[in-house]
This record gives sequence, C-alpha cells and structure tokens, in this order.
Amino acid sequence: MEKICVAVRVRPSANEEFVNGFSWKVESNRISLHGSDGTPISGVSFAFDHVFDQECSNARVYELLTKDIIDAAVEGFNGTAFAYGQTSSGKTFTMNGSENDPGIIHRAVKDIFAKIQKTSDREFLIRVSYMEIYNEDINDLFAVENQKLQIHESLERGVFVAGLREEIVNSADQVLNLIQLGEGIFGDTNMNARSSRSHTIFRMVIESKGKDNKCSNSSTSDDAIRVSVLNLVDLAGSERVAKTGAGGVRLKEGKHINKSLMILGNVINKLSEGGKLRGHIPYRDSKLTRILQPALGGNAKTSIICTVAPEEIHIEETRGTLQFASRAKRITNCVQLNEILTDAALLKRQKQEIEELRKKLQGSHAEVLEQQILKLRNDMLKYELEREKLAAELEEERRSHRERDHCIREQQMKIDNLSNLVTLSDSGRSSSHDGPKECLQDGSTNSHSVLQEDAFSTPSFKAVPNVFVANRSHYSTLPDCSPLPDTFGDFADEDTWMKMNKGYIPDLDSLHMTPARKVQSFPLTEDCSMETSSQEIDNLRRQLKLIIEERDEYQRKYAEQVSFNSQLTREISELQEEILQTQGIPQNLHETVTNCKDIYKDICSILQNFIADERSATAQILSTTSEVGTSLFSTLESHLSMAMNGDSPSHNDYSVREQCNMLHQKLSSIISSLVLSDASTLKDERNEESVYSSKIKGTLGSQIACWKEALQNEVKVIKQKYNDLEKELEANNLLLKVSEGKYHSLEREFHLLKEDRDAVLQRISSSSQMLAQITGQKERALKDLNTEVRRRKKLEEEVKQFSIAFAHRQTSIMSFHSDFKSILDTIKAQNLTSLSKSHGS
Ligand SMILES: Nc1ncnc2c1ncn2[C@@H]1O[C@H](COP(=O)(O)OP(=O)(O)OP(=O)(O)O)[C@@H](O)[C@H]1O
Repeated sequence: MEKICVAVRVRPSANEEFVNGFSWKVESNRISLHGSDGTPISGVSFAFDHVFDQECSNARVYELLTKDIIDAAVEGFNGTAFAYGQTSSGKTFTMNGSENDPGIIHRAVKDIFAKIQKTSDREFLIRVSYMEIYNEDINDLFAVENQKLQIHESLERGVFVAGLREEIVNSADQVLNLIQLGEGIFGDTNMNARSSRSHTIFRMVIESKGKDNKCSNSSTSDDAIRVSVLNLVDLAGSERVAKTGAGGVRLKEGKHINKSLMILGNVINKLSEGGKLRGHIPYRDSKLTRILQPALGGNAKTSIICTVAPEEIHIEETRGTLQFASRAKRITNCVQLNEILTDAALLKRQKQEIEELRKKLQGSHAEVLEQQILKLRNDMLKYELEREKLAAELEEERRSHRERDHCIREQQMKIDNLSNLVTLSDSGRSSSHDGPKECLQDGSTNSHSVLQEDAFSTPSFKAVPNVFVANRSHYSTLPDCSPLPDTFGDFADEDTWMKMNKGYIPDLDSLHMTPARKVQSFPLTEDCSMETSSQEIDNLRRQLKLIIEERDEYQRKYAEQVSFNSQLTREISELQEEILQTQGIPQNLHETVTNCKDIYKDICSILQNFIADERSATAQILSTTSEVGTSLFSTLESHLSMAMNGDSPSHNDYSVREQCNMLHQKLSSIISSLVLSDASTLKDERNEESVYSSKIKGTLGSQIACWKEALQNEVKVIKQKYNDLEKELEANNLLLKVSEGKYHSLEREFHLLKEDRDAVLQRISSSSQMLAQITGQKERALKDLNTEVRRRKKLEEEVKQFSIAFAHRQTSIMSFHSDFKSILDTIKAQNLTSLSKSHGS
C-alpha cells in the first residue's frame, strides 16, 4: 500500500494589496494563514508532502513530485499526476509550463524517452492519447471529429473510452508535436477560453518486453510484457459558480465542473475514510472519476498538486483547496508491477524444471547396481507417466476453466448492459433523446464488437512494421501449453487497459500481477494453481457482492419511484376536484343571477301595483328602472352562459358599456322630461289650486330629486356589481384555463411516469431473473472450483506420498546395496583368507 503524494503550490501574487492584511505563509512543508499583525490564525495551518512557494520553478516541482512516477511508469507501474485548484491559480502553468520553464507534461515526455534510450535490455512501444471532458462530454483532442465519446467497461479492458485515437510514437519531439496539435484543436474550434473550463487528460501507454537473450537461463520472467499507463491531468477551475456570478453557458459549464469536482471530492472523502467505513465509492457518478479510478485507491502511483492563489480575496477558495488536499493525503493505493506472462516464458520454466529433475535423478543413480537401476528407471517412467497424466488432466482443467472464465465474462457483459439500461432509464426523463440511443448502443455491444471497434480506432497500430507488437503475434505459433488467446495481437490493448483500470487481472491463466517483481505462472506448481483458483474465487465473490449491491440500489430507486408516483396521483386527483369545483362556478353564478333577476322583476311589479296611475311619473320611472335592471341582468346572464360554454365575453365589453350608457341616458332623460312636464302641469293648474299646487310642487320636486338620486345610486351600485361580477368571471376563467393546462400536463406526466414505471418494472424483473441465473451459475462455478481445489490438494498429497515412498525405496536400495557390497567384500575377504590358508597348508 502506498499513500498518494500531495503537494501545494502557491502562485506569485498578481495584486499585492491586502485589505485586511491576511496572508499565506509557507514554511518548509507547511502552509498557514497569518493575520495583519503576523500572528498565525488558529486552525488554518496545513502540512503536506511538499509545499512550493511563489519562487519555486516547474523543474523543482517535477523533480520532487513527478519524476519517481515517470521512472516507475517506464518500469511497468501505472502512474497519475493531476493538478487541482481554482481558476488562474497555476494548474496549466504547472502541467504545461512556459517556454523558459517547461511543465510536468513536457518534462515527463522527455524523461520517458531518455530512460527508454538507456534501457538497452528491453524494447518499448509507446502510445499516446489526449482527451478533454467538457460539460460531461469526452472529446478527442487528437481527432476533432471524435466528440462525445462513451465510456465502456469490459472484463478484458476495464473502464475505457471507446473510439479515442491512440498514436504510436517513438520520440519525445513527436509526442510534443502531437500535444501542440491537440492544443491547436482548441484554437481551430475557437475554444481557447474553454480550456480552463474543461478537464484535460494526456495519457501515455508504455509497453515493454525483454530483448531476446539466448544465453539467459534465469528463472525470472524475462519474456513477460510490461504494460503501464501514465495519466497527466489538468483539471478545470474549482471555484464556486456563485462567486463568479456566471449565467447562461458559463453557468452550465460551472455546474458541470462543480458537479464533477464535487464527485471527485466525494470519492476522495470516501477513500480517505479508509477501511470498512468507506463503503461504496461513487466512481461511476462522473466521467472524470470513472477514468481516474485506478489513480484513486487503485493500482497506480499518484501525485496531486494543488495550486492556490495567494490574494486575500481568494482566501476561502484557497482554504477549500487546502482542505481537499488534506483529505487526498489520506488515500492509499496498491501499486503493482503490470506483467503479462507469455507462453515462451512458461515453456522455458518447465524445461528448466525437467532438466533439474533429470540431473538429480542421474546423480543419485551413478553407482547403483544394474538391476536396481532398471527398477528405478521403471519407477521413474511410471512417475513420468503419472506426471504426463497429471499434466493432461491439468490441461483439461485449464480448458474448462477458460470456458468458465469466458462464460463469466459474457455474464459480466450482460450485467454491464443491464446496469447501463437501468442507469439510462433513471436519467431517461431528463435526457429522453439520448437515452434510447445509448441503450441501443450498449445493448448491441458485446465483447467482440468492443474489441473490433477499438482495433479500428487505432489504425496505425497494426501498420507499424517489425515492432515488437508484430513479433508478439508470433507467440501463438509456439507449442500450445498455455491458454493464449488465438487473437492475442488484438488483445494487447485490452490487457493494458484491464490492468490499468482494475488493479487486478481476471484472466489468471495468461496474466499475472507480481507485486515483488516475482512472476508466477499458472501451470508451474500446484501451489500456484491453488493460489490462482482462490484468487478467482475471491474475484467471483467480489463480483457477486457488486451485483447484489447494484440490485439493492435498483430496488431502492424503484421504491422511490413508486412513492413519487403515488404522490403525483394524489396531487392529480386533488387538482381534478379543484377543476370540477372551478367549472361549477359559472353555473352557480348563472343560477344566482337568474334568481336575482326574477326577484328584481317581482319587486318592480309589486312596486308598480302600488302605483295607482300608470301614467304617473313614478310609474314611468319605475318601469324604466325595471327595464334597465332587467336588461343588465340579461347581459350578465348571457355572459355567464358564454363562460359556461368556454367563450370569452371580453369582446362584448364595449357593447355592454354602450348599452349601460344608453340605459343611463334614457333614465336621465325620462326623469328630466318628467320633471319638466310635472312643472308645466303644475303651472297650468296654479290658478285653480294655487295653495295646494305650491305644496305639491315642493313635495314632488324634492321627491323626484330624491328618486333621481336613489335611482342613480342604484344604477351605480348595479353597474359596480356588474363590473365586479365580470372581473370575478374573468379571473375564474383564467383560473380555469390555468388549472386545465396544469391538469393536462400532469395527466401527460402521469402517463409518462406510468410508462416509465412499467418499463423499469419490466427491466427490474428481467434483471432479477438474470441475476438469479448468474448467481446460480456463479455458485455452481464456485462449487466446481472448490471441488477442483480439493482434488488438486489430494493429488498434491498423493504426489508427496509417492515422492516419500520413492525416497524411502531409494534409501533402502542404497543401504541394501552397501550391505550387499560389504557382505560381498566380507565373503571375498573370507575366501581370500581361506584360499591363502589352504595354500599355506
Ligand atoms: N508559479 C507561477 N509562476 C509564474 N506565473 C504563474 C505561476 N502560476 C501561474 N502563473 C501565471 O498565472 C496565470 C494563470 O495561471 P494558469 O493559466 O496556469 O491558471 P489555471 O489554474 O490553469 O487556470 P484555469 O483554471 O483557467 O485553466 C498565467 O498567466 C500563468 O502564467
């Protein structure tokens, strides 16, 4: 286990004005905030592996932080270096550098090729790629047409970006030119400003293998291929959107950046918790964390440089960056040498072993009697036969193991596709256009097609003549004693990715991680095969656990969806009730107005009955008033019936007002004509009834004025009421329309949700079935493996016992031989003595 190396770099200050006098101070490997009086602010002091002050050069940063990673990458260890920090804090300056002081990428490329030059006993193949993640889309910086690339995952390759261009390179200058070309894509597409709002990942894949050495009889894995991946990452600025005050496109970009950096933070938080506390690590929540998965808690040497701005206005951002760096410091990775063991290496080892055994046997039989030699030879033959039988059985086991492995891979692909489908259905409503497409893509993808697709994406790979990739395909012509795939040449890339991304190798027959640089091979010893089996069992268990976790997650999401659906159904029924009530309002109003009209008419006729003279002024005023009132009520009625039919009465407003005015004028003219006629009548009758008439005149005048005023008031009130009712009606109509719109959209939403829910249900049930099947298969596979392990143990035990018996026999034969020899010697001596005695006598 190895801790991530974390460093902080303070860029030179752009503005020396410190309003409140706060400043950051760097002392050795510590950075702390100081107040205006120079005293340190408590709780704002952080220590890291390195803290680089404003004067520090890129050369020093590279030397202390990245050089080890680069050296290790050439030797076969994965490596990642990334720069994190707010905008304009110096990330790009650190990664890309300037003309006078080149950055980490430039220095890394130069160093890698310099180191390769010095490594005379190995040959290398280097591939490079360059991508950006902008608004959660992955774009190829070596091929402008490769936009919105998808991340895929397979057992062979782990997580990989499908369709990303990889260039085979053989000099530092070639790589630097390619990088310039990649950055040119920014320029060509007028995206210069965008570069600081996207994450860029420059990637080098370094493959190497030992050069042919016929004299070599070492038992180490000289023929093994090492494949390592180096990522150099320049992240987007980490400042908060709120602070930048951005809107529109900037806001969208800011949100994506914040989201992916937040997920990066979450991943780092979880990883920093360590042990069993950490639980599920959300690598899958963003493309950045998915791609950087091996660098974060996986199989890679990793360094993070956090760049900060020293200005006082950036104190909060700087503090946030330092806190992020502190958490990152707690992450540990498990770095392993990435090797692929070839058939040639396996064969060599077997031959060596057999030779050693032969030597041993020959040495021990030099002085054995002929018969015993023959017998021992017979035993040895038996032993060899037994060995051959075991080897054949082992081969058979390996074949079935390969088949099982293949089957498990296929199942894994299916699970991946299912996960993609369910993930798509989750995001289905927000991205309903992309969803089905992706779903189709994933659905139709199998391991073979993925391999093919990638073979097309790296066209220059096969075109390179006589490089060791081409040689490597010759391995398949060697005697078949290892499970090398037929299309090994095509598999080379996948192996790289698989090891890079997973941190373990699922195909244990052909690939082995060797932490202490010791290479283990499958068919060599029984211990190894047992270890392989138990590794595989562990892998299967891990996969099973992951599948169960995923299934639980789907079930949780489904439960959420169900409760959301029921809540929506409740809301819809409430709204329906509300709409029904609102729809009833005009009807009620209409009935009320009709009733009012009837009452009004009744009152008017009753009043008219009280008036004896139908031609009197009072009768005329009353009838006109009744007419005005009835006409107003009729207008109101017609408006209400129009509203009930869904027509808008607004176009009638003018005519209604006209009508009102006319009625008002009519009423006024009748009142004034009545006043005049009353006055003239009174004048004519003045002589006859002078006393009485003067009295009547006064009374009638004041009465008429009174009536006139009362009627005018009544008209005003009726008018007011009419206007109020009309307004109310309009508001109700508006409300009705809004409710109707809302109702329709809710209904549509409800149907969509229902469809979604049905689809999710269907998918969940089919994925549950699949899961059950896979679980069954895996359990059976586990059982088979356990049986196999037991059988192998038994065989091993038998071989041991046989060896012990063999050794016993050898010892007894040897002792018999020496006894026999000594007896013979004794007899010879006795014979000689008796012979000499007989001669003497
Ligand atoms: N250590 C340094 N020494 C000298 N100049 C620096 C240093 N760090 C940054 N600068 C300068 O500060 C400015 C901003 O730096 P840079 O563009 O690298 O920031 P960044 O963090 O990459 O911003 P972005 O998030 O926008 O990409 C540049 O002009 C750069 O030259």
